[in-house]
Amino acid sequence: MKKNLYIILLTLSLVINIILSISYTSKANPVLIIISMLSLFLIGYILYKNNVSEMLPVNLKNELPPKEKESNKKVSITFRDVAGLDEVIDELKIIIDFINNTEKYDRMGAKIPKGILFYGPPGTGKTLLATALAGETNSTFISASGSEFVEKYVGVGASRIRALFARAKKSTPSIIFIDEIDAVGSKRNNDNNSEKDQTLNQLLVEMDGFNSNDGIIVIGATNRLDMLDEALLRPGRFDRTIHIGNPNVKARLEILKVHTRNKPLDNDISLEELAKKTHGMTGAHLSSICNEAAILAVIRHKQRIGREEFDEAIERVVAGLQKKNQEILEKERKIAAHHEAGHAIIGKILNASTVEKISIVPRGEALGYVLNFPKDDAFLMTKTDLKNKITMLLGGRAAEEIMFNEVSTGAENDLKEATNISYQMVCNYGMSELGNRIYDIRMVKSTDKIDAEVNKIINYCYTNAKKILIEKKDKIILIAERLLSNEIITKEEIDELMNDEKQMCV
Ligand SMILES: Nc1ncnc2c1ncn2[C@@H]1O[C@H](COP(=O)(O)OP(=O)(O)OP(=O)(O)O)[C@@H](O)[C@H]1O
Ligand SMILES: [Zn+2]
Repeated sequence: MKKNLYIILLTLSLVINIILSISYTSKANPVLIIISMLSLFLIGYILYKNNVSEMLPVNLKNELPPKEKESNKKVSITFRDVAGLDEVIDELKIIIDFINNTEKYDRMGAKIPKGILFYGPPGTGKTLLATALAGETNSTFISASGSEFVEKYVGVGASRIRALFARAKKSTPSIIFIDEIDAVGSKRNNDNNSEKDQTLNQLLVEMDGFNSNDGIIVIGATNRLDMLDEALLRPGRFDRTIHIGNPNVKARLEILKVHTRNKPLDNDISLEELAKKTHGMTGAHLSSICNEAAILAVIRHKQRIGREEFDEAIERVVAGLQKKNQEILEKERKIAAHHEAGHAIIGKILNASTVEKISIVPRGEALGYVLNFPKDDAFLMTKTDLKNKITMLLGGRAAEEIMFNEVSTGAENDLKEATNISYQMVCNYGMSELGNRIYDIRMVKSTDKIDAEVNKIINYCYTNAKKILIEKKDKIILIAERLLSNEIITKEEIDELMNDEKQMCV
C-alpha cells in the first residue's frame, strides 16, 4: 500500500498518543479517552491488514520474495489456453480428479501422486500447463525458480524451501511449481555440504514430510532430466515424469488458434499455412509471433492483422532463433525425412521392432526420430535379431546414400549404437568367427581381429540395408513426402503406406 498513507496514519497515531497522555494528566473527559483509544486500535488494524512489512527492507522480512508472493494466488488460466498437448492433458485429468475428490481416493486407501515432473525443451508450455492445472482445480499456485534458491538467496536456500511448503500447507489445495528444478535437483556431490545440496536435501525432506492426500502437488520443470539426482525421482517424490516436446504441425495450428483468439485477422490469413511455415518453433515462439504481428498492425494503423505482418513477425523470430536460412532448414528437413523413412522401412520389413511413430519434429539435437519398441519383451535375442537391429540402425544412412548420393552427420548416434551392438556380438556373445568365447578388450594384445569381425558384421548389415531400400525406393519417397507435409506418421499410417509389404527374412 501507498507509503504516504502509512506516514499519515503513523502521524495520526502519534497525535492521538499525545492527546491521550495530556488527557490522563489533565483528568479530561473519559469519553475523549475512549474515542482516542478506539482510533488507535483502528489505525493498528489498518496497518496490520495492509501488511506493514511491505515497507521494510527485503532482508528483514521473513517472507518469500515478491515474485513468489505475486504468484501465490488463484489463477484464471485453464486447459482452454493450452493447445496441442492433448495427450499430456489427458494424463493430467486423473490428477485433477485426485485433487477435486480427495475423499473418494482416501476411502479406497489410494495415494495421490505428490510430485510431477515436466521435462522437455524450453518454451513448450511447461509453466503454462502447471498454471492451467492450478486453474482447473482452483488451487493456489505458488511458483518459484530453482536457480533463485541457489543464486539469489545464498545461504538461505533450505529455509526458502521450508517457507515455500509452509505457505502451500496454509492454502490447500495448492500447487507448488518449481521451474528449472535442475538448479537445485542436479546430482549431489559426495560431501553433501554445498549450498545446492542442502537445498536439495531440504526439498526431499519436505516432499517426504507431507501426506500425499494433503492437497499439495509439487510440479517440477526441467530441460535436463538426465541431470537430476535419482533421489528426486523415487516413489513418493517426483514419481510421474511427463515429456513435453516441440509441437508438430497440427499442434502448432492449435497453438496459433489460441493466440489469435482475441485478434482481428485479415480474411486471407490461413493459420494452416502459418503452422506449416513455423516448423521447429515452440509455443513460446508462436505466441511471440502473434503478438509481434499485432504490434506491427497497430504501428501501421491497420484495422486487422494481415499476411505481411505475420510474415515479418516470423522472419524476426526466425532471425532471432537461428542464423540458418530457410533454404538450409528445408534441405535438412528433406534429409531427415528420407533418413527416418529408411529406418522405418527396414524396421517394418525385417520385423526388427514395432514402429510406433516416425517424426521429423526436432527433439534435442536430433532432427527426427523413429519411435520403436522391441517386438516383444524377450530376454533373449538371437544373432538374427541383433543383425536386424543393426540393419535398421544403418537404414537411415543407407537411405541418404541412395536418395542423395551423399551421407550426412545425422547418423552419428545410429553408427555409435550399431558399433556397440557389433562389439557385443563379437566380444560378449560369441557370435562371430572368433568362436564361442568372450573377449575382454583390456586383456587382448591387439584388437585387430576383433575390429575385423565387427567391420564384417557392420558391412554385411549395411549392404543388406541398401539392398532392401533400393528395392523399396518408392516407399522411401512416399513416406518422406508424407513426413515433409505432416511431420509425424503414426503406426496406423505406416501400416497403410506399407500395406503391400510382406515380412522378409534374411
Ligand atoms: N502448448 C501451448 N499452448 C499455448 N501457448 C503456449 C504453449 N506452449 C507455450 N505457449 C506460450 O508460450 C509461453 C511460454 O511458455 P512456458 O513458459 O509455459 O514454457 P516452458 O516450457 O515453461 O519454458 P521454460 O522451459 O523456458 O520455462 C506461454 O506463456 C504461452 O503463451
Ligand atoms: Zn537415424
